[in-house]
Order: sequence, then C-alpha cells, then structure tokens
Amino acid sequence: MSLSYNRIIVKIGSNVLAQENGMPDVARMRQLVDQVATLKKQGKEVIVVSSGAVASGRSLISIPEKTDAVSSRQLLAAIGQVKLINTYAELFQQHALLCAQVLVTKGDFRDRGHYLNMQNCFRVLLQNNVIPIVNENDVISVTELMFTDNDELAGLIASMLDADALIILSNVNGIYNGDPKNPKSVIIPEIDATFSGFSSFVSAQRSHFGRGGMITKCHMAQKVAQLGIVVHIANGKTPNVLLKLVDEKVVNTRFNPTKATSGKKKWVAHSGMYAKGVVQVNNGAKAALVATSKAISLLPVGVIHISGDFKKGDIVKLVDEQEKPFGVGIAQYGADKAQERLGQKNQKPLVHYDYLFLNPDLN
Ligand SMILES: Nc1ncnc2c1ncn2[C@@H]1O[C@H](COP(=O)(O)OP(=O)(O)O)[C@@H](O)[C@H]1O
Ligand SMILES: N[C@@H](CCC(=O)OP(=O)(O)O)C(=O)O
Repeated sequence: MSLSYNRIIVKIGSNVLAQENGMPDVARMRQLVDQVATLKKQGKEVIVVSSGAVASGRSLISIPEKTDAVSSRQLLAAIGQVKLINTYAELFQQHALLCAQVLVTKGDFRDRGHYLNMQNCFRVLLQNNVIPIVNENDVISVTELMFTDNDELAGLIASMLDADALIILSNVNGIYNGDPKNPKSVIIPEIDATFSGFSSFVSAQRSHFGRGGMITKCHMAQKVAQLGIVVHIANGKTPNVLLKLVDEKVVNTRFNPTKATSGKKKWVAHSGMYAKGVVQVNNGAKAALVATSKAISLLPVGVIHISGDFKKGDIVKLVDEQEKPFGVGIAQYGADKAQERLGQKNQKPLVHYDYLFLNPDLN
C-alpha cells in the first residue's frame, strides 16, 4: 500500500549531502532530486529543506587559519549556498523542473503578518509548479536568531504549509532503542505524539557535520506530530528512500500524529520564543487544560501569578506551580486587566482554547 500524502516536506541533513571528507556528494543529490521529480510526476507537492551550504563552501575555499568560527561559517555558507542551489537547479532542469531558493531566519517567523507573507510566497511557488528549496540564511543568522538546526526550520515550514508529512533524511535508519552503534539496538517503527522520555534511549551524540542531534530532532518531530502532521525519520543514504518510504517499503521511525489543529494554533505552537509574559496556573487549572478529551480555555480563576508587560494579542507562556512551562497561547487582554482579574471567577478567558497550544515537553 502506498501512503496518500499530497504535500510533503523533505528535510535533507548535511550528512546526507556531504561525503566523509566534507565535500558535497553530487551523486547523492542527483538520486534525491530524481526521487523528488518522480513524486512530482505522481502529482505530489514537494518542498525541500536542504542543509549543505557550509559543506559546499568547503569544496570551494580554504579558510585562513586565524578566521573565527562565526566568520568561517558565514564565509563558507555565503559561497556554498550559491553552489548548492546551482547544483539543485541543474539537476532539476534535467527533469524539466524549476526550483527556487528560499532563505529564512528565525526572525522571519516572529509575527503573524510576516509569517503570512512567507506562507504566500510558498503558495505562489507551489501554484506555479516550482520546488522551493529552503535553507537557513546562515550568512546573517549567527547568534540568538539561529534555528537550533534545520530540523527546527523544517518543522516550522511543515506547520506553516499544513503539510501532510515531514520526512527527515539523516544518516541513520530511524530512531534506535539504544546506542545506534550497539548491534543489539533496533529501530523503533512508531512513536506516539504524546510520548515522553526520549532521553532514555537517544544520546546527545551527533553525526559528523550535523548541528542539533537526534534529541532535538525527536522533540521537533513530536511537536509537529501534535499538530496533526506525520513525521518520518529515515536514512537519506538508502537508495530510493523517498519512493520506498511512500510505498511503505523501507525501515524508518514514524511519529503518529494527533488530530489536526487550525492554522492559527500551528503558528502559536512555534511562537514560544516571542512570549511577552508568563502566566502561572494552579494544579487544578493545569489538569483541566491538559485533559486530552476536552477543549478548555484558560480562565483567570486558575491563574496564580502573571509577569511581563504583555498586551492583548501578545504571546504568553503558561507555567505550572513548579514553574515548568507546559503551554503557549495568545492573551485575550493585557497584563493590567489580567492582574485585576487574577483568581476571580466568571471572567473572560485569558487565553482562548483556539489560541492555546499545550505541550508537556515545552521549554
Ligand atoms: N537512539 C538513537 N537513534 C538514532 N540516532 C541517534 C540515537 N542517539 C543518537 N543518535 C545520533 O543522531 C545522529 C543524527 O542526528 P544529526 O547529527 O542531527 O543528523 P543530521 O545531520 O541528519 O541532522 C545520528 O548520526 C546518531 O549518531
Ligand atoms: N544551514 C546549514 C546547515 C545547518 C544544519 O542544521 O544542518 P543539519 O543538522 O545537518 O540539518 C548549512 O546549509 O550548511
């Protein structure tokens, strides 16, 4: 049986595109492009999130010894991204397909207006049958504005575009239930969106050129699955991996989605970093909010403390009595009114259910 995905985000990690010596692996890129072209011919929409700018830059210039780490990365990425996108363009051209370069920073996801502009850009590319190739704009994203890695970026794009599936191609067959180097470890075929406790089997170990590592991949995958999008982690080095995956003929780890959420909730889910305030709720309110069977808004009666000068429409973080973050939402009124209504019954919700995203692993 084949999976009925129509819109697919394919994230290709640095290690899939780089050879052992750090140079780009054009043969692998060709194989992946051939597969994307086949999926396109099957009528699917494909958006590629591709790492590999730094690896491509390494094949073009050697860095003078005294260059600091940030400047080296800027130099390699600035030069390498040109080669990366040109290689993709040439490879897609052989299938009579056009691709487009979309470079983004974390700041581009900061407000709803900007977010909608970005969404519109993808829409017009897809309507015109163009394959967007997305990467972080490494030249200007250098410090706190950096994504953890391109997995985080791919998760944001998947939610923004309401994708049916996000396929993360790495250099492992999926998530093992122990150390990947231990022959006794096996791939976990399915993980539920509500699962917690990855640290018991996922180590902080990273692949040679990777940035975030498997643990950040798992947290991102879970968050995306909680928004109703299936996530697969598979090996980008396996021949025909994309086509086999869609035909359910290759080993991988699948994150099972919970029910789909609205576009606005999807945006809220990824906006915690822009929170203007923190709302602390009591145990009773937390239990009611996280009860999976009900759609409940946050009422002032359950709020015990607020901090930050947030206004109506701003993002607020929800923390419990132990100050552990467990949700994020849009405030229906400002901090001053919230302070007046603190602990009071029969008041308007501070955060309406439609603008509330709950995740026990939030940080
Ligand atoms: N339980 C696990 N299962 C699979 N991989 C794991 C696990 N624990 C740690 N890893 C490491 O995660 C790496 C993949 O993550 P990462 O370095 O971010 O890759 P990428 O460059 O594809 O984003 C693997 O190469 C592996 O070494
Ligand atoms: N934007 C960088 C890649 C950053 C990154 O997250 O890489 P990876 O962990 O391999 O997905 C580049 O193009 O070199």
